Amino acid sequence: MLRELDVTGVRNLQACRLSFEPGFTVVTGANAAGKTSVLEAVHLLGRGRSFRARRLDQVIGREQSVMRVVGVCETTHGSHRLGLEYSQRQCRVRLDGEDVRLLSQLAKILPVQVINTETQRILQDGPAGRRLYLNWGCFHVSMNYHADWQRHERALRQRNAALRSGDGRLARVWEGELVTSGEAVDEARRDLVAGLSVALQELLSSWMPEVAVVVEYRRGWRAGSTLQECFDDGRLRELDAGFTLFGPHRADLLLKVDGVEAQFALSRGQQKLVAIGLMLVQCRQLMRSDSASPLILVDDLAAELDAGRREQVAQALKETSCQGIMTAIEPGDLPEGFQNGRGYRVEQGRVSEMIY
Ligand SMILES: Nc1ncnc2c1ncn2[C@@H]1O[C@H](COP(=O)(O)OP(=O)(O)OP(=O)(O)O)[C@@H](O)[C@H]1O
Repeated sequence: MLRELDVTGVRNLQACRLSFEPGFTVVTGANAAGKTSVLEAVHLLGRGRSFRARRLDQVIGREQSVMRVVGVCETTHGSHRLGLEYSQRQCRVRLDGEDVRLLSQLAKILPVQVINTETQRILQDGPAGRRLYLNWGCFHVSMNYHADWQRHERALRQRNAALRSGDGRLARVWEGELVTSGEAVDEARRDLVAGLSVALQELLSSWMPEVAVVVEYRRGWRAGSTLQECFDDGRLRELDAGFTLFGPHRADLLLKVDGVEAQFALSRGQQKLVAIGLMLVQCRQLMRSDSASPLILVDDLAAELDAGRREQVAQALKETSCQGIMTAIEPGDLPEGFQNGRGYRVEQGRVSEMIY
């Protein structure tokens, strides 16, 4: 869990130190006070990037020369100090006093998941976001996943370069590596999806019994054929295209209602529920796997959800037993069960502790 957070130079926030307990901490404040910026600071620490800006130079406070987020996390292996510093267009990541090259080292210690007004884009945008979702879950629950995925990415880059230059013989050299790493990635994803689809259907049927959402995993190559068979049959087409047409980099996770994709079959509120459901069942899966305990950042839960659904989601959030941070404009806007306790109030970038 995240125990402490020091924030300097993030958007409009004044330098502050926050401390967290298990369970949910609430952050309230008027529009533009800086609530989302607090969540963003936590996200920077866990993922090395913002969830609402592409580049860190959009997140560093105007007129600030340094942006720094430092956190203390407790894991089953002890306490860790994580840090991210951005200055003069350079980003430096630290773990327990040492520079680290790979953001995945932070992500292992502080898995962060976001629920906000963009969450339903996982249904509406292309498959890349859904693959990220699969990758996030597999990264945390499956030991070798990250290494297999990286192996696949490397071999894919090399094979694509060979295909682009029209060298079929060189393309073939990379296929063995693509097949072994690709099949390993697929196996981990299949296990993950098998675990989460039943849980998702159960959760969604309690939130919206009027519709039945079905999860369909597509692995990225023809059903009934091996990946090698797809390469053998399709190499000429791939040489034409100049890139690899088969493999886990083409996978997708479809959510359907009566055979129609959820984004076309459901209302916006229903889509939001499906997307939140996806996040929550994955967090539960991580909690059960004992590999990591996710921190859930919930921004503006009220948007597009009626009061009844909001309460159901809030209840499910509590039941995950995950640590989380939830924003609201006023404490009275918070769902039941979130209104009592310690939290923070943000006013024009100034963060102060509050008892609600
Ligand atoms: N790089 C930046 N430097 C300084 N201030 C910034 C920067 N980027 C955005 N801001 C300002 O930071 C403030 C805080 O924005 P934030 O989105 O965190 O507010 P919020 O409390 O979540 O608001 P809302 O309830 O409207 O979503 C806004 O006034 C915004 O204009």
